Amino acid sequence: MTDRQNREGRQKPESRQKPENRPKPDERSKPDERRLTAGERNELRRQERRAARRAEQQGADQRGRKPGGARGGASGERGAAGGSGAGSRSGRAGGSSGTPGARSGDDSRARRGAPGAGRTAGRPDRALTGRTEKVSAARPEKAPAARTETGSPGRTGKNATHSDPRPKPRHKHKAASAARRDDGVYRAGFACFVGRPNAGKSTLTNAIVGQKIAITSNKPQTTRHVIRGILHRPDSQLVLVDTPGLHRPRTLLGERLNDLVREVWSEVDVIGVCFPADEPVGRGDRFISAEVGELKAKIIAVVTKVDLVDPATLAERLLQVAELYDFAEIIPVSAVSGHQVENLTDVMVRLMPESPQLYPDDVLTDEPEQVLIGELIREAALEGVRDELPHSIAVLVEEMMVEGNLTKIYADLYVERDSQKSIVIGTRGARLKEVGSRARGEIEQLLGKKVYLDLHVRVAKEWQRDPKQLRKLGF
Ligand SMILES: Nc1nc2c(ncn2[C@@H]2O[C@H](COP(=O)(O)OP(=O)(O)OP(=O)(O)O)[C@@H](O)[C@H]2O)c(=O)[nH]1
Repeated sequence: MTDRQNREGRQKPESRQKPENRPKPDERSKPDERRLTAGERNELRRQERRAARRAEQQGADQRGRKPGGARGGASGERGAAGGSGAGSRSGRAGGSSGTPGARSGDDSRARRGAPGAGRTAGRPDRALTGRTEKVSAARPEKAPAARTETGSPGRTGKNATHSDPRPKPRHKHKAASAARRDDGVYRAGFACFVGRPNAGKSTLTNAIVGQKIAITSNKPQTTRHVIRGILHRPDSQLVLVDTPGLHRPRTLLGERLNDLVREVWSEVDVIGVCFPADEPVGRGDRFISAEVGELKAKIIAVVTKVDLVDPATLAERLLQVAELYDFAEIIPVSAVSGHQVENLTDVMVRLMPESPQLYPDDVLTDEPEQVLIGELIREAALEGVRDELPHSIAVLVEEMMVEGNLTKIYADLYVERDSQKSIVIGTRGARLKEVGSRARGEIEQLLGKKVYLDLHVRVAKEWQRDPKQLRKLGF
């Protein structure tokens, strides 16, 4: 983090700027930059980044690699050409984005195979990095419906990945290297947790996958993206799809998220309905149980957060849940203490169909890295803000550049109103600085590299209701 976070550093050219996006005088902190207009500064930085990218690409070419091989980046021109949905910024962001050609074929085929993938495919292509490209290339080759028809010869398993020339993705699971048991039935499939907002779905998904792939917070409706986390076992593969909580939509964003949730529900093999142990079963729980009861998936109940209640309350909650619906199983768990998480995983695996492996052994998530990073920034920004502000925050990672062991990340944090912008920035930028350092720590953990994070707060008026803005933000 630098003092650039405390001011309106990276600006659109003045002619295209809305008044609220123009830097205030006190936000222009560097004396030497004060002589330049925001548009000039912006252009200067763009040129610097282009030069850095060119130099890097030349270095890669000289070492006989494909352009941008170290991080899979393409030239600015190619990136820009493939930056669909990126609107006016496609050119700029395309410079560091993945190779459009590499994604277009296989990835779209694979995306069709994963629940919720159709919708999230609307994410801007430019958001992909080299690493992401590797990871996303590993999406399942087959649609879930085709799994049972395919015999083992067609597996995308260990043998297949050995000869796979693609570089290995970095998100690795601790069980990934375990040898597969060839004597038993191999099971693989998709599962998701549903339930009211804040029921603990994302925390549980992370606990099962063994790494933080979904962000969590105590604010309802934190989850906005469909994130797939993959658990590898010698005899099975469990793909957990973390979805937003179903809620009464008040905005276009809310409607889109609900559609997305229903789409995932209709495609997964197992659904775990989550009931927080510390709250009585209510109307929302009844509604959700009735909705999922109509689906083809096997339905289990998961009573979450059992560490928060005494045995008597837990017993009462289990009874309430049992009366609600004829669940295949009812399992009390605590994602925080780990109580019964293994047992829950076993149950879900048992309910999976016989199937070839869906993802290569060492892929933990197929989520584009830039989306994960954006989510970590959003999670940090949610900390300590109240009222409606959490819903108004969105994050878009604009650029990522790898320089040796340092990854430079340029991200925009969107709010809906000027007043919200002041809250997010805080007095003399103190809050934004805090958000940046918290997010940076998490991102460094994810990437295993040092991170330079440049955060920039922008106002996108009423973005939750604006189809164009929603598209730009990846919804
Ligand atoms: N004590 C305790 N807290 C938990 C547990 N699981 C989740 N939480 C907390 O409950 C809050 C909500 O958890 P999330 O995992 O974000 O809930 P969610 O259902 O994904 O929420 P939405 O994204 O709003 O749908 C967070 O503050 C978690 O830390 C648990 O097992 N025990």
